[in-house]
Amino acid sequence: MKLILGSASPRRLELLAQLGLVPEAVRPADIDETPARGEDPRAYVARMAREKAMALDLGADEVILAADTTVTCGRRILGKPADEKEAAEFLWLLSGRRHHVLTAVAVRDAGGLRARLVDTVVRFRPLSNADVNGYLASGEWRGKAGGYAIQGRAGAFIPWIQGSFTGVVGLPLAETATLLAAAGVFAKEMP
Ligand SMILES: Cc1cn([C@H]2C[C@H](O)[C@@H](COP(=O)(O)OP(=O)(O)OP(=O)(O)O)O2)c(=O)[nH]c1=O
Repeated sequence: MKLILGSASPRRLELLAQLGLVPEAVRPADIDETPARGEDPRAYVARMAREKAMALDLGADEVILAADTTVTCGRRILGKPADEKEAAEFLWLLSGRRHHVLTAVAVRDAGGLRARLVDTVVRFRPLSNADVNGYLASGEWRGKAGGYAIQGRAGAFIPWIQGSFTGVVGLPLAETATLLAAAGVFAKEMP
């Protein structure tokens, strides 16, 4: 089966490579990522991954992998910050407390769609003005749910997680490998 990555995220491509998987093609889906009013965060992230997987055309021998990552703090959904001001607001909100990072993965083939939701709890230590200003200046907040990337400098803010590190980065590898194997996608054997 041919693996198609339905995501523009370079992190997801790298995480797949970690499993020894190289997609035949990358076809990001362009969908409306606005949460519905009052939408439950878990329902929202599952819907996003499903819609990304369903938005693409699918050949008979193709398997599409799509995912969505969202940060939730209380009932608030923190998507990708629109600008530096919003990134600062997110970082202060996360400072000194725990939040959840939800990643939904959807795998679709001619037989239908299978999906999993992975919930990881992340704790930020209390941040200082210097932490927040330095992080904003790094630009690493851009394009990241919640305005940070655990795999970069923000690793210094995170003394503890419970769940899936790869899920926080954007693709929970254990669950993804299981879903892909069920669809007949396996890493090629090394020569
Ligand atoms: C919390 C967190 C998020 N992220 C990234 C992963 C995702 O790329 C991004 C969340 O945005 P998504 O909407 O999940 O994905 P995307 O827009 O990058 O790509 P596509 O919709 O085409 O699949 O945040 C990190 O890289 N590290 C982190 O610690």
